[in-house]
Amino acid sequence: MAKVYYDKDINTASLQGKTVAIVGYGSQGHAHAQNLRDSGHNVIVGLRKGKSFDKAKEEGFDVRTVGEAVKDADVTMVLLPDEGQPKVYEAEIKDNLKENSALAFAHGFNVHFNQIVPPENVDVFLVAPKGPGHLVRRTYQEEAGVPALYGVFQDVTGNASDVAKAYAQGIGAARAGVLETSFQEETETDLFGEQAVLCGGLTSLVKAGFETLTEAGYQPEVAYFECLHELKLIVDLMYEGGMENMRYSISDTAQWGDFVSGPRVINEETKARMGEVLTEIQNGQFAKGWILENQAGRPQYNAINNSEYNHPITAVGQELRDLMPFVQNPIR
Ligand SMILES: NC(=O)C1=CN([C@@H]2O[C@H](COP(=O)(O)OP(=O)(O)OC[C@H]3O[C@@H](n4cnc5c(N)ncnc54)[C@H](OP(=O)(O)O)[C@@H]3O)[C@@H](O)[C@H]2O)C=CC1
Ligand SMILES: CC(=O)[C@](C)(O)C(=O)O
Repeated sequence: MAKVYYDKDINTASLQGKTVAIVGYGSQGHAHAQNLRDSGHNVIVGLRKGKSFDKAKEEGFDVRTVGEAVKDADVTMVLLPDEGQPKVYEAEIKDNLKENSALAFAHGFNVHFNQIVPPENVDVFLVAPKGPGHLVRRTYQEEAGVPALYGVFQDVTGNASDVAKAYAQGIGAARAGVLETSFQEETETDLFGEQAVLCGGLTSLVKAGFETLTEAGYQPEVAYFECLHELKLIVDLMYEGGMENMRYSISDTAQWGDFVSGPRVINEETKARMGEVLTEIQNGQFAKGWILENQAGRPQYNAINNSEYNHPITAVGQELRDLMPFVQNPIR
């Protein structure tokens, strides 16, 4: 089994006394900044004027322009949208990086696909939480954490790996586990997971189930409870103890259905499609399409986003969640 690092394995001194510039204050940025600050590290934030700038100031951070923050940083963590990073890197980050400082990312996309080519006089590393930023913060506050991958692309100081692990510890990841990877492995597996299993796979599965039930005449509320709300409860059991833990808790009827019907829905044909998705990630076809979509102003992205928001499951879900005070408030 690969070496997984925990708090006891990591020397936090590798980051102590260093100034960390968090560039971006969104899902990941706000979590990294607040967790690192709570872990005793010196954090500044680099942003443009606007909503995030105001929010970061309200939350007590020393907020500067991106260039000004990078100039004083020993570690610059780029937590901008992937599609926006190259432009900001060229205009405000590249020429302000201190020699022997570190340039860091939470996803390897732009370095792996050569959209950002780092200078030769800085360390370059990755600390990629394996979970949404808002839960990186929420779990930290709950004395827990989200696991993270770390990787070193360039090590001019000889300390890149130690600084990366100390950074991962600072955001709480070492409470859950920190595992070494490469920019290629993190990029390709993260893109695959979010497309074919997690976000893309799950939303497609939930919508198909919801539509199958409602089109057969069942109540949308029943379909919502069965296909979306209960999904969390089932996955929670898998999160806590694997599939065997979930199967222990469900009925034998459900377990038999799991065994005989599940593979009729998700099967070797599905795996073949997954293989195609992975190949298009590995050969750069997905990355090229995403870069071109953004260069064109996101026409398809916006059209699909609007259509998805108008799916019948959205309205019934909002109505039911409003009546459940215990459901965590939406993150916006
Ligand atoms: N979302 C997630 O949970 C995960 C994300 N990642 C990675 O983390 C990185 C950040 O993603 P994410 O947190 O989702 O990003 P978000 O879209 O949530 O946040 C982006 C932040 O960048 C700021 N920003 C955007 N453009 C500029 C600019 N030109 N100059 C200065 N600031 C700017 C935004 O501020 P403004 O208010 O001004 O728009 C905002 O604060 C990405 O590489 C992503 O792949 C990795 C793991 C999980
Ligand atoms: C939360 C996470 O890790 C994702 C789905 O890969 C992302 O938001 O980029």
